[in-house]
Amino acid sequence: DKHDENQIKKIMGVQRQMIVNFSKFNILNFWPGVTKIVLRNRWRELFSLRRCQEDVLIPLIRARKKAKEERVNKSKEDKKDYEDEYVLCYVDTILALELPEEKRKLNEEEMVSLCSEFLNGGTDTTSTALQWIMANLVKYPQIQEKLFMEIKGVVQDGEENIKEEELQKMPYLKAIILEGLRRHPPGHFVLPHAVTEDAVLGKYVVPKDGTINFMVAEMGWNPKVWEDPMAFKPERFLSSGGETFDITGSREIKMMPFGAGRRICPAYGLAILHLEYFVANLIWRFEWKAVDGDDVDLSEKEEFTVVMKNPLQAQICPRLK
Ligand code: HEM
Repeated sequence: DKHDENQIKKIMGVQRQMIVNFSKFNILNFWPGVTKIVLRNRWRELFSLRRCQEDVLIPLIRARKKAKEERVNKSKEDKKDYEDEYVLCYVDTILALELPEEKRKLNEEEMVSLCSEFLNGGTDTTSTALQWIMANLVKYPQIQEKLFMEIKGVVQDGEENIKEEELQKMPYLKAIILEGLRRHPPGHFVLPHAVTEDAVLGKYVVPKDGTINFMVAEMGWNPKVWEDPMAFKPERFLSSGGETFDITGSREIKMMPFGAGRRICPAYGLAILHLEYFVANLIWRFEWKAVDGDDVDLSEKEEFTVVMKNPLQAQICPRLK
């Protein structure tokens, strides 16, 4: 559905509040019985924000449900199938979902949680990764120049937008995206996982229902695996045999910015494509330079993802005549 600017701003507003307060609210999870007493105000704040989120998202979910019912009725009346003219969206898929064990549909509150997860999981991660990558291209102009020359070799002069097929002919671009995700993974941990029964891992027993997580950033910075790990060197991903790096970790795990195994990010392919598309077009259209006398500061700050403490500032000059 096409939402108006005002509605989009409202969605952004509530989602942004959830993101910036993520760590503050996450603490409430550790010992809810105790935090409900000692951090009462924080719980109140969380519930109030959650109500705002429901006020914004539930009407949109209901509107989609109504549209579907109207379509079904119309197609019965007209004896015509309108499904082909219809673009399926995420909300349609969760409206149709039925929990197999409980044999019931999702309620509106559960749908709000899923929409919120999907919106944050699909936007904040990619935009954070994009900012880190662009910051490195501003900090290291020789890498930016090498990428521009690669793009110039593939794209016709004067062509405004780089096409998806053209991205596949740019190995250095791919290497830059992978190096960005290794050096600055948006999430320094994956989502919390739990074991369903006692499990032995190395010398340790992980008890049933125990929460476990993985040090994603540390893995990508391991000096036993990566040479000069804190340096930004896309060349490390340019293999001589032309074999692409396996980001899913199905052969070996050298880094896991999208997690690994059954719960790997379902959108890792889309995310990499988005990053390739944005970076290639931003560099093709503009030259990016540091603001006079300013060295790009790569200090980190933890929000929902690990973002630039001092957001990237750059001068951009159009390249296309
Ligand atoms: C650079 C961009 C992205 C990064 C670094 C990233 C990273 C991750 C990570 C680390 C996880 C957790 C994996 C685990 O728990 O083992 C995850 C899960 C998830 N991601 Fe992404 N993600 C990105 C983009 C996206 C996009 C574009 C979408 C949706 C359009 C998305 C949707 C999801 C969803 C729904 C989950 C939860 C899957 C589950 O619980 O099984 N992500 N992502």
